[in-house]
Amino acid sequence: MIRVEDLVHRYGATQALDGVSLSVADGEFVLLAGANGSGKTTLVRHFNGLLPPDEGRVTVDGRPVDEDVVAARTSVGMVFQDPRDCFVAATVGADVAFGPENLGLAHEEIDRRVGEALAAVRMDGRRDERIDALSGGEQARVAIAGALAMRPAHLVLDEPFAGLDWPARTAVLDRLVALNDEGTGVVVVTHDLRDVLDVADRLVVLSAGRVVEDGPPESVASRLAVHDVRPVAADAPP
Ligand SMILES: Nc1ncnc2c1ncn2[C@@H]1O[C@H](COP(=O)(O)OP(=O)(O)OP(=O)(O)O)[C@@H](O)[C@H]1O
Repeated sequence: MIRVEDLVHRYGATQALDGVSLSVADGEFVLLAGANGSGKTTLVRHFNGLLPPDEGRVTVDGRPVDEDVVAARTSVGMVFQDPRDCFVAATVGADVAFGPENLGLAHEEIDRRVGEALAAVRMDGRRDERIDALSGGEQARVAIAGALAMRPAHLVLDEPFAGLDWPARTAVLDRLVALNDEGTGVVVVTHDLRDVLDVADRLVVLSAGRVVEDGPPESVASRLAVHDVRPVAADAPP
């Protein structure tokens, strides 16, 4: 369980989060939407201690994130907007192995986790390929595998569909749905709500650093225009 209570975050004079309270249960599939600059990225960066709260608190499974960042990062896997920001190695297998290696796991366990994570994103058998030779959709799936190799309870993805063509987007979404069916919680920050509304449990909308909607996707979606949110990004592929 990720629990955010009265969270305030400031960047200098900019108040990016203005008292956000939100809980994400294990196994939930949550969409986080909102206009540009509403605070979505800032909020999810608090889920695993990438940013410290100015006020309020964030706990994962009851433990304050800022007191046990390692536990939070093991429980909450983060995939950033540009998958290239996630990579630390040149080849697929070496990159996905990086997290488990840092946990100090035995070689056989690392190998098993890399195999499972790559299979979960349908990239098995491609460990030795160079990441920079992969398509954007394949890179997105390797970035997800890197997070999965830590066996997180929650997978948080910031704009996972940005820059992907429709088949690649569908492949990534299919993988997220399958992972969620197997029990992994999924939190997706997105400007593009096509298809995902049907698979999510909840749609949370931020506006000016506050939660302004939180409920079943079909009912919240009917009120998106009120918050200046379009269900499809202006630059999304058809
Ligand atoms: N590193 C930073 N330094 C200063 N201000 C920042 C920084 N990051 C974000 N902000 C500001 O904080 C506010 C919230 O930004 P944030 O990126 O969290 O919103 P967002 O909803 O994810 O936006 P977008 O949809 O455009 O990615 C914005 O006003 C933004 O300009």
